[in-house]
Amino acid sequence: MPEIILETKALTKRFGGLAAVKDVDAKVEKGRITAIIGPNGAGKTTFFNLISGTFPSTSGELWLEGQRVERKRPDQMAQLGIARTFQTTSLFDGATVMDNLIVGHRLRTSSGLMDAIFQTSRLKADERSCRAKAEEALDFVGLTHVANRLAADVTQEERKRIAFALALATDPKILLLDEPAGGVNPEETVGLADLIRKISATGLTVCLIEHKMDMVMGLADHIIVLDHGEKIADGTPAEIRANPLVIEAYLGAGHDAAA
Ligand SMILES: Nc1ncnc2c1ncn2[C@@H]1O[C@H](COP(=O)(O)OP(=O)(O)OP(=O)(O)O)[C@@H](O)[C@H]1O
Repeated sequence: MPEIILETKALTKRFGGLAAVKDVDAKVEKGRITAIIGPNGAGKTTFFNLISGTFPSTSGELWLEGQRVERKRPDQMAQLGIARTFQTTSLFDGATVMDNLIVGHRLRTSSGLMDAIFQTSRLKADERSCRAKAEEALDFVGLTHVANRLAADVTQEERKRIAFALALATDPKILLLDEPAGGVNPEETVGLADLIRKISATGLTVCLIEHKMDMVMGLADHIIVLDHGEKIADGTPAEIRANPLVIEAYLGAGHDAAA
């Protein structure tokens, strides 16, 4: 049996009268790729927000490596090894890709925002090792050739790779990717899937939200399906593809995700 790194038990988040996530029991296996799928508004991003501590849950339990963590703040969850990317990546467009990584790395690790902005002596002293880390991260995500380009001038696919590099800079245990292939073309989607496989091959646990079903089915070891905040299925890609509830709610004809 694979080791479970993260588990939710009846995890629930209400916004007023709406249960965006409702009684979700889910398990994430260590070192594997888990995909969260479901129609628009199913609660996928809210589920990520609960796991990363962005929102406190209304009720239920969240366990990370055997520890109850549902009351932790985002910075505490980051310390415990949860890193995430967002649907859109905010970068300093007037700075180079390399500088974005150096500053982003500082923001996500020991020095605070003020250090990063005002270039304190602590930051300057660390800058060389930061630069080395940034170079290493850029090389890993295949972006060495754009290191000196302004962030404003990179493609959407390169922005996605930069987001991965920023998240990896914290040496996380679990990487949460929110629509890692959103807004990129089919060829670039294949390239990003390869990068996610490469990240997974280092032993990192990856969770992703994605609407592109070809990518999800080819990439995920395990899929969790949400609909109206509830988990309606989980299993291997083959099991999910054949599940009547999932076909009805999401994969069937007439739904965008069928493509
Ligand atoms: N901060 C919030 N305040 C109030 N309602 C919210 C908030 N965040 C999400 N919701 C609601 O919770 C439900 C689930 O939204 P969520 O963004 O988690 O879905 P999703 O599955 O990620 O959708 P999509 O695929 O469109 O990104 C929606 O009805 C949404 O309007």
